[in-house]
Amino acid sequence: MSTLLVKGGTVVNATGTVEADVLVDGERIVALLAPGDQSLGPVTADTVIDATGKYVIPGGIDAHTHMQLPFGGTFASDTFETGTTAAAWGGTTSIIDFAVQKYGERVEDGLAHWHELAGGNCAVDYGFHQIIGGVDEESLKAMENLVDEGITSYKLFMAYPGVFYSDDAQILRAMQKARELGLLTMMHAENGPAIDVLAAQLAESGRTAPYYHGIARAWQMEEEATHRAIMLSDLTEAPLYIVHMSAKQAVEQVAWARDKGKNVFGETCPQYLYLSLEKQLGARSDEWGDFEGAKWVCSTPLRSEEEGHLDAMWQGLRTNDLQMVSTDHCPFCMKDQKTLGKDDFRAIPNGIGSIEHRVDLLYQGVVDGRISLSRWVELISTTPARMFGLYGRKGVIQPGADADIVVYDPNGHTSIGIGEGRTHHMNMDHSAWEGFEIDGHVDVTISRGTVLVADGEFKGTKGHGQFLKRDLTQYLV
Ligand SMILES: NC(=O)NCCC(=O)O
Ligand SMILES: [Zn+2]
Ligand SMILES: [Zn+2]
Repeated sequence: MSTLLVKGGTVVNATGTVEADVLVDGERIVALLAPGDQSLGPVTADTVIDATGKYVIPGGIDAHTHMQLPFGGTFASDTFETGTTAAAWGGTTSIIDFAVQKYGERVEDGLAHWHELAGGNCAVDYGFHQIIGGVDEESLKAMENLVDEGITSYKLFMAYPGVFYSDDAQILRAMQKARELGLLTMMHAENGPAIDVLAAQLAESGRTAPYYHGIARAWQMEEEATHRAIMLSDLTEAPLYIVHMSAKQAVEQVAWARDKGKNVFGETCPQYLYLSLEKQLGARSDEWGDFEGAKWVCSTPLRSEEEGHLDAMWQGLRTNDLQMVSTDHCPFCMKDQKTLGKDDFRAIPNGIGSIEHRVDLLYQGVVDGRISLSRWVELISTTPARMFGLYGRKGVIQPGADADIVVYDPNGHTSIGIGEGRTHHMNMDHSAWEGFEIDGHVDVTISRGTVLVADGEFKGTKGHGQFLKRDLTQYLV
């Protein structure tokens, strides 16, 4: 087994910072050595990485991605290979993707298919949540096998009627089963049937541009569904995790529930921290003309900055009313994919690609004085590990943990996009983040002791990534 030494950097964990060299033997961290520590004698290693003046942090964990998701008559444009390669470029060393069961399909088949798509194709480690897109006797029974498969969380949708939607009776039954099994219920909380009525009214009155996606999916739809999910979770005593939150009123619901001692958690995404209904979804300024806003059609939608939704997300992260930031990475190209909805926003596939940028975009929050350095690490790595049964193995730089290590340069710079002098590696013909400038840079990404990115080059391989069987968690964090 080969050894590796990350030398001279500042190790940042969620608990604080320390000047230390990190010694890796094979796939694991074996020691943190303070400057001048001679307890192991002179330390040499097969590979030495100089981290002087840089942060040494646990690899990012993106707990919400959708590689190859079937949606709106097409598929998310990143494969497990392209998406996890982009993840590595951006300092993310583990993802948790969503295996899909659609109504009328068997859960086991959906899961087996997801293993086929991901197995041997990932550059970084990967786990799965299970989407239950049709709650019935058979799928409820199939949920009983998930824990043995290393899948300890599943997602339901209060949105997308006729696609993944569950009604309240189905949600109640699934939560009862989840409570029995110890699974975490992840909820897409938007009132789908009411949204569909509003969307139809807008489209029928000629308001078909992407902007109206945001109008139809009003914040009241998110607040109401969030509250309903919380009450069903309270009744069934099933822990609840609300995904991709963007409405300040919905975050208030989560805060209220947590203040009452309920096991409720909230996730937001970089797009809801930085992008808005006014600036992006309503954009009309490039080759796509009135349709440019389609780049930012996602659900929940981008919301009004003027109404304070973006600030509320940052505040939620500071007060821990929101615990998680995942990307909800679900990229679609403009050509042939987003353009399916050229004449009607309802046909635009929903999703934004960000897997490569989460670590950087949150670091910019440190630079801008919105979150602390340790909170950054907690958000990009430690909390996802704790929330999803990976902590100890992942989410921390300490002896015994997997050597998933990122060397981050606070004096570096990252220009995001596809234009001249900018970079991204996701399989997209545009960037939802074009023009974003980050005052920091991912220099080196290491996964289980293997260098994936260094010297501005990708050195990893598809197939390096292993399936993460996850443990049950108590959700009393
Ligand atoms: N969020 C989104 O717009 N697309 C992915 C599917 C989902 O998470 O709802
Ligand atoms: Zn969703
Ligand atoms: Zn999603």
